[in-house]
Amino acid sequence: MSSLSSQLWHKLVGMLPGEINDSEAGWLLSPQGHMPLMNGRRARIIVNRVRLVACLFGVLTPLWIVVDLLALPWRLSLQLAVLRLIASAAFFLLYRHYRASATLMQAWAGMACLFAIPSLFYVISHLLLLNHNLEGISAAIGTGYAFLPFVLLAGLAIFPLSLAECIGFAVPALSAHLLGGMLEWTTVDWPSFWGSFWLQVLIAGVSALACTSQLAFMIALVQQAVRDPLTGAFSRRSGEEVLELQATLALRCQSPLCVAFIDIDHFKSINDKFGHHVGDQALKGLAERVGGELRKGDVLVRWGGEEFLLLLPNTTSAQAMRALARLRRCGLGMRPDGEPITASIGVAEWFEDGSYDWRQLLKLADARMYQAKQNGRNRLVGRNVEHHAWLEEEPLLQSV
Ligand SMILES: Nc1nc2c(ncn2[C@@H]2O[C@H](COP(=O)(O)OP(=O)(O)OP(=O)(O)O)[C@@H](O)[C@H]2O)c(=O)[nH]1
Repeated sequence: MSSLSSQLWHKLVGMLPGEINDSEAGWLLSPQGHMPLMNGRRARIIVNRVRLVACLFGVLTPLWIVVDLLALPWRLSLQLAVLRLIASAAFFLLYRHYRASATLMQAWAGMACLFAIPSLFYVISHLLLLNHNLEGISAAIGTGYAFLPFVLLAGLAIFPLSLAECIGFAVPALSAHLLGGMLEWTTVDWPSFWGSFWLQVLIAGVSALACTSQLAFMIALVQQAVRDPLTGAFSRRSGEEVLELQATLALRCQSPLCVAFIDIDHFKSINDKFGHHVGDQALKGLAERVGGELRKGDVLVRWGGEEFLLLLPNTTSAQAMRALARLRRCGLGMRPDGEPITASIGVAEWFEDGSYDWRQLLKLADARMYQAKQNGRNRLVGRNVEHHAWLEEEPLLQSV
């Protein structure tokens, strides 16, 4: 990034809610790079809101038929009534079709349908109204139909979306307005048409601000909820969610998934000899060291007091052993008495170990970790290998 654009970026980031840090600010621009856990939670919120709005519109849309029947010519009001009933049925179908367990892709599809129904309604009702020369109260009621794109664009504001997603949803709504103008090309009052178009662009801008602010708060909340406050690693609850997600992905893509169960050796003695606070610092230091060695996509979870879980997606057990050997070279930190911190580690891989669910995979890694403890601690146990002398330069591998 050039220095000018970097300065501009920092100024912009400075205006964001304080809960968002520099590295997370890019997530407000596009959904690329959002962690799967975040996508899952966002999908749930989006689908819930799509269903809420679909239900509301499903009820409200046919109610206006009474007003049309009283104020508009018979034929036109009947045509509009049919259109309203179709739109209402489509809203209810949308409400019934989506479930909170949807993926982000399905949530986007739900939003697209929610926006497509009124956009189509707007264009068709516009065509019907064009064929009538309405006057007085009828003209006023007919003008009301022109406000639909404004309602749509303002409605965007209730969704937690990135800027790119907002643009993706606002452009079709703005296009519906443009299409409306082109349909009455010869008769349209162009200055007021462009005036109202400009107003819609402004509303879309304000909605985008509301969407990204919601997203910013959501990112901050998710980060707080998913992290263990002491070590910054994922909490156990969110770790379980990530595991479930990664297991589904591994199965779908037939890609390997490794887990390493890490238990610090003789951790109690640090607490007992030097106090709980020193123990806390040792845990924090270990999480920082392990975190610093991880690949993008790897996840460190604090599973319990001094137990950590390392999730290595797209990694075979041989690759996991190499990654853990790298960790070995870097060390896990020092105990206050000057001795290195060591750990007993059990490794299991989804396909090689024939797991049928993530709990079983975890159980296996846990059992191997216990085996490492029983065999003398400070070692790494995998399916067919035991790698001990954690701190030796060359690993010693042996069958178990
Ligand atoms: N400082 C600190 N200690 C914790 C925390 N959570 C758990 N512990 C301590 O971790 C220690 C775990 O002790 P043990 O389960 O006996 O394990 P260990 O001493 O590491 O022994 P081995 O695992 O058999 O090598 C206990 O003393 C817990 O109180 C924490 O958040 N901070």
